[in-house]
Amino acid sequence: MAQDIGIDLGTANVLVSVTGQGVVLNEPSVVAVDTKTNKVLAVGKEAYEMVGRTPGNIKAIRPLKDGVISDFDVTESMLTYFINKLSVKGLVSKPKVMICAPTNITNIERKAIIEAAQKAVGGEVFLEEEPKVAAVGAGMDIFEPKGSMVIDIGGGTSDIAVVSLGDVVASKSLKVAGDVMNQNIIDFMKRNHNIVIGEHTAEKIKKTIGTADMNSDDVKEMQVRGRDAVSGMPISVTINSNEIAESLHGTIETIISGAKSVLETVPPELAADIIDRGVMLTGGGSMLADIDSVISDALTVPVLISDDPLENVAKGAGALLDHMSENKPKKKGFSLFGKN
Ligand SMILES: Nc1ncnc2c1ncn2[C@@H]1O[C@H](COP(=O)(O)OP(=O)(O)OP(=O)(O)O)[C@@H](O)[C@H]1O
Repeated sequence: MAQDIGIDLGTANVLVSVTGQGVVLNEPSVVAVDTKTNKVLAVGKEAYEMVGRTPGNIKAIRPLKDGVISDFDVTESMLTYFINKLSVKGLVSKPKVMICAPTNITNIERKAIIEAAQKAVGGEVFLEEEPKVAAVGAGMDIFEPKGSMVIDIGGGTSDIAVVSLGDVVASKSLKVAGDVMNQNIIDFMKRNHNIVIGEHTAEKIKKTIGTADMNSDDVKEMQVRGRDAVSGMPISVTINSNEIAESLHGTIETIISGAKSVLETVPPELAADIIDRGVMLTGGGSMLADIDSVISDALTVPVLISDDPLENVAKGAGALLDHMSENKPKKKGFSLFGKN
């Protein structure tokens, strides 16, 4: 049996699933490049450790920053490196590959991703829409004639979609997600505590005491080290979770208004389904504490967080590939776009 491959080409993480094995690779979407020679020095976890710590001639690049492919050559090298790591190239039967990329990539980028995957694996390559695949990975039956709503909060983008009969009925992709939350924290710390912190520290703060709830009674504290913005010397300050909620407020509001605008455009029957079935949150950003209750209060619908939010897209891609391999007659509305 061919081992088909599902790839979540995310702006923060790349995950790869193989049929029958589940998720086999999960690494940050980071590449370290020597700027003098343009040589790739490290990819994934090893390159991530270099972020903010590299000497002048080494640059740790996030080639998919802000939900778009900002550096295509580096994206291609990264994809090739990860696929080669799986050593699937020598398989007798060529695998099918399903890649989920940011929703707002151009046709040229779409084609180039397909070519990069074909070069690395040699099989048939499909591109799919991220929120739809995330919904499948979260266990939703998207082929039913019922509305399912998913909000996939990743690193670079928050993708909001209502899916019915296997197709996206209404959607919106916002360039506001986990990376912007980190930047909100960096800006807040500088503005309110005169302390300069890096991306890694902001990420740690978000995961340790971050919350979407500005009115939480459960106030947590954390000590943060960084550089004094005035003297340039290392300093340490204590911050609390209410402050982080305040810094993230604008970003959470943007995601909520995006979700409201999607809900406003769906036919009333589908909107009624969503009131019954609720909204599914997927992606790493949905692990921010209290984000489910804050979104639920704002949309006045139930909100659920999927199991393993970081793995939904990779698992969903695997499930859709299984669906294709089983050779079942295609259910109405099951369409794959971007097949080369
Ligand atoms: N416990 C947590 N609390 C808040 N945010 C978190 C948590 N764990 C992970 N994240 C955030 O989740 C984001 C990564 O999520 P994910 O891997 O789903 O994104 P991606 O698929 O790479 O990005 P995109 O969907 O934009 O392409 C990062 O911004 C990370 O900081």
